[in-house]
Formats: sequence, C-alpha cells, structure tokens
Amino acid sequence: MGTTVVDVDTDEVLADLTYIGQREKVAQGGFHGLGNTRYKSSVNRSPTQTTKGSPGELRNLRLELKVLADVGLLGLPNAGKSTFIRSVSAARPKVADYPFTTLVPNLGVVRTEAHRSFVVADIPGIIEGAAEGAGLGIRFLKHLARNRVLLHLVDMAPWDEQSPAESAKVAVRELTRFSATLAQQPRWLVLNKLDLLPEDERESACQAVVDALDWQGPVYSISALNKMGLQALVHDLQDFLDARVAAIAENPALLDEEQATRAIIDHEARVNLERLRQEMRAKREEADWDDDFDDDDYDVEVEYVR
Ligand SMILES: Nc1nc2c(ncn2[C@@H]2O[C@H](COP(=O)(O)OP(=O)(O)OP(=O)(O)O)[C@@H](O)[C@H]2O)c(=O)[nH]1
Ligand SMILES: [Mg+2]
Repeated sequence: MGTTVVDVDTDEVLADLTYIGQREKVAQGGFHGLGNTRYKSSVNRSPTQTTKGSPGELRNLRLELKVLADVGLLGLPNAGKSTFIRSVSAARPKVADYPFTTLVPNLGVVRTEAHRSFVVADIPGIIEGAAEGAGLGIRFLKHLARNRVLLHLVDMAPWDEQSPAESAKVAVRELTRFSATLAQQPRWLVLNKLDLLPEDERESACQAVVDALDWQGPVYSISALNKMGLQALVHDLQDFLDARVAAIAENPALLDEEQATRAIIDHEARVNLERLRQEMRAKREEADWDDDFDDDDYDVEVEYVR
C-alpha cells in the first residue's frame, strides 16, 4: 500500500495502490505456447505440431513508496515533530536536541476514543533548499502527498538566529516549490515549544508568525513536550477527519477528486524533482570540469568528516 507504479520511459502512472488487496496489471505477459498434446485428435494421436508463445510486454518500472497516513507533520529540523508524535501516540521515534534526528518516516496511531483513531506520519525535517535536493528533505516531502491534513510545526523558541516567522516561511516556500498543489491542501499552523516563552510574550509571539505568513487558516499554540494544548488539537483533527470520511460516504465522487489531486501532486513533484536533479547534476559536472583544469584545486586540503 502507498506504492505508485510509474513507467520510467513515458512517466505514465500505471497504478496507485491505496487499499489492501488492490491488484493492478502493469504489464501484459505473453501468451503461452501450445504444446503438442493440444493438437492431439482422433486422427493424429502423436502430433509433432506446437506453436510458440508470444513475448510479454517489456517495461521499465519505478515503484515509489509513500507513507499512508491521515495527518502529516511538516516542519524544519528540530521543530518538535517526533516529540509531538510521542506525546499523542504510542510511537517512540527518537527525539534529540539536534537537527536531522529523524531519518526515516515514523507512523503513530492516535486513539481518541475506543473506536476512533487516526494515523500521524512523522517525517524527517525539511530544510531550506530541500526542494532543490539539498540535504535530506527532497526524499521525504513525497510522504506528505497522501495525508488529508498537514500540521505545520514551528519552533517558537529556536536556538539559532532565524526567527520563528522566518523559519515558518522557509517551510512553506519549500513545500510550494515541491508542489504548489500540495501547498494548497488543508494545513494547520501549530506553534510549538510555547512552554519556553514567558507567559506574557506568548500571544504576541504567535501573532507575529500569523502576520508574517498572512495566515488565515487554523492556528494552535502547543507544547509538544508538556502536552499543553494537545487535547484540543487532537480532538479537532479527529473531527476534521471524521467529517471528511462522512462527506465521502455521502458523495463518493469526492474520493475520485482526492485521487485526482494526488495524481497532480505526484506529477508536479516528479517534474520539479527531476528538474532540480538535473540542475544539481549540471552543477556537479561544472565543478568536475573545474577540477580538471584548475591547478589550484590540487592544493586544496580536503578534510573528510564522518
Ligand atoms: N521545551 C520544549 N522542548 C521541546 C518541545 N518539543 C520538542 N522539544 C525539544 O526540541 C528538540 C527537537 O525535538 P524533536 O522532536 O526531535 O524534533 P524533530 O522536529 O522531530 O526534529 P528532526 O527529526 O531533526 O526533524 C528536542 O530536544 C525536544 O526535546 C516543547 O514543546 N517544549
Ligand atoms: Mg524527528
């Protein structure tokens, strides 16, 4: 599940597996040959006739695996995504006070009542230039394409110079560069680490981010670590997702719409990533060319850092 099958040569999407047991044909096998027993008849009891099979379809396929979850976490490294998923679910991803702690996506089930739950995906932090292939982010934005709502987590008490408003803008810019359509999907702003701000500064700090983003959507102020404000957020998420399921049950065409939107997102992402990869390749080749022709380069001391 969560696998998209793409024809590498034509970029055609052959199948998108979204439910358990789904089977799709991505290439036609050849027709088998007929052995001589097939030609046995009352007049010819030991036929020597056979026919050859026909060759099957030959295709180069790329299988793209994406995480399937209801809620996806978007945020720069260290924003508190893994802390959030630990606080609302039984998932135990690693949390640490340095960026790029999370290297693979994690899923957590949030149980709000006995029979009500949803799934949250914690993905590695994106960084500036992530949509250009810098660092890790490029590989992970795709996991946000299958979620019904994104939570954009912002660190309100960053240890570096960049203000929360600036960081928030960077994340939105990267998301938009990856896929403009994905950036238009439901997204809630979640301002995190409020416990680290003096109480009388919290409101104005939050307002500054909202103003900087010109944000019109839902806003939540939380502390993922102290579980402050999480109940309201989790409750609203469950209601939002339930409403979506109910709407689809009433009007199944909405599901087709959703799938069409996902296909557009996948397409945009593929085109953007391919363009960015080529740009990177071109830059690398340019650098190699320099290496060969610039003698000074041989004087440069190289330090290998693990
Ligand atoms: N005080 C405080 N610290 C927090 C809060 N949320 C997260 N942190 C701390 O911030 C640091 C980063 O948290 P993570 O949850 O690992 O951040 P992340 O977004 O998953 O980071 P990456 O996996 O690197 O992208 C850790 O030291 C957390 O303890 C919070 O609400 N309050
Ligand atoms: Mg993490």
